[in-house]
Amino acid sequence: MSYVDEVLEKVVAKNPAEPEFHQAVKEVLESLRVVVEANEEKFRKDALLERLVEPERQIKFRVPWVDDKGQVQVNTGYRVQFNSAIGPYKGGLRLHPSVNLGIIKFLGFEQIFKNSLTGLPIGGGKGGSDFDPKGKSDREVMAFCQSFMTELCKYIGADTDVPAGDIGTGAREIGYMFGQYKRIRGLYEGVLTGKGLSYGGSLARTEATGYGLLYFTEELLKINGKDIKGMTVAVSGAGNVAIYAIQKAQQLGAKVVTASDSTGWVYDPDGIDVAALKEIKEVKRARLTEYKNYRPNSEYHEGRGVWSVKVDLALPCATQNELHLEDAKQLVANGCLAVCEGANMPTTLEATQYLQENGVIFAPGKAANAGGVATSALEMSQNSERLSWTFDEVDVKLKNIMVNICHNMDDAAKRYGMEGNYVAGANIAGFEKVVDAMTAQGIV
Ligand SMILES: NC(=O)C1=CN([C@@H]2O[C@H](COP(=O)(O)OP(=O)(O)OC[C@H]3O[C@@H](n4cnc5c(N)ncnc54)[C@H](OP(=O)(O)O)[C@@H]3O)[C@@H](O)[C@H]2O)C=CC1
Ligand SMILES: O=C(O)CCC(=O)C(=O)O
Repeated sequence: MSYVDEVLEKVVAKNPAEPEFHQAVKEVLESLRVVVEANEEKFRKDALLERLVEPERQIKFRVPWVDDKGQVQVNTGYRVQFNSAIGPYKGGLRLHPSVNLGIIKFLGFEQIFKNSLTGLPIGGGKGGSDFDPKGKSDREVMAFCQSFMTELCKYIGADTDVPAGDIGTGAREIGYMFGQYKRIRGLYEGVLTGKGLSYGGSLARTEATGYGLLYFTEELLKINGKDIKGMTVAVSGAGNVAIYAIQKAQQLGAKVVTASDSTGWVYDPDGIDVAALKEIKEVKRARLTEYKNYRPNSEYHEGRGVWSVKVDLALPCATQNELHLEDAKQLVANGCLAVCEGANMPTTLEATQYLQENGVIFAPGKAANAGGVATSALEMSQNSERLSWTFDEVDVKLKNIMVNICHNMDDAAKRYGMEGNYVAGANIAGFEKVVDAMTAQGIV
């Protein structure tokens, strides 16, 4: 049996009931086959792949807090510190009722390669909790965040592990967590990113993942002889990534006609109104059903459906496994040219394969959405030098990073005879730096 197949089998046997983690590992190891085969004897002797798929540390803890009725609630907190070969652990905190260890591990694993692709010195980690901020008062969210950080603060620090936002964790939650960290540890340091501008945040971090996705997509289309200007685009999600992806796509001359949330989706033939979306989601924290009040010409539909719309470009920006095989078939039938992932692993393995086999340009999230974590690393740099850069300074750096990721991914695929296979290109380019650092640092 090949070394890759052997490790894939071990991962499933050793981590039962973690399908998302299996999926993420399978996608990466399958595309590393060619690299691993060229070094099989050494990698096997060093147990390189076994070490790569085993987190350096996983922390699971109780998070008790008191709700507005005086009732004690108990959630589970996680931080998976996956790989620190190239820098301190870095990755967001997800607050969503679906969170479990397997989901945090898949996200932490993806983060290793994504962070490597940025070219910046950050290792891979991820955390979160099964707490649901939806429908909670600000006081309840604060109570949860303070309790969560009371435990988490023992394991993180500006030079060891620097969490940030993800689904359900935005500026409000980061603020409460930062306050509690400072209070307990007595340190005013860049221990979290995505902070408010008044206490060490970076300009352009809020916009970074969505803007970065579009800088990357524009470049990838250019490499393939296409222009984003004039394209019709479907976006899923209506959160941080989706909102700023829509905004930048429109600035680049495309028309985005959809957005979605966990209960339904909107189709706006005149192009999504970003100001309305921000008001509904960022200010009111309301459902997309409200969108029609701002745009009477639009349609609201319950359930899923954004991938049924005829578009040139699809940008999944909500959550994992939200674009299935049937969706991929529909996109292909409608003549879609490219799918670039704003979310983490939003496309199932079967859907990815179908898109690639049918000539759709497909870019994986670990490359396409790396602008968020890259800008977080820029926030860490600003915190270290106790300076704040202007919006344009950060934005220019972000754009350069995304353009570089795009070319490094493209070049890596070509080097291994897989031109146009950007899943392989991103995985190989991300892996090369990590494996080099792991090898140099000995058996740890
Ligand atoms: N924020 C960042 O910097 C980065 C985020 N990502 C990834 O991008 C994706 C979106 O994150 P972000 O925008 O920050 O998160 P937000 O919480 O801001 O928004 C998430 C959006 O997706 C919808 N959503 C969440 N879960 C589900 C679900 N199970 N089914 C359907 N819709 C769902 C939410 O709907 P509702 O409004 O109803 O809650 C919301 O519209 C995630 O995969 C995240 O890991 C990747 C890189 C960086
Ligand atoms: O900004 C960060 O540190 C993390 C962003 C994130 O969670 C991600 O890239 O998925």
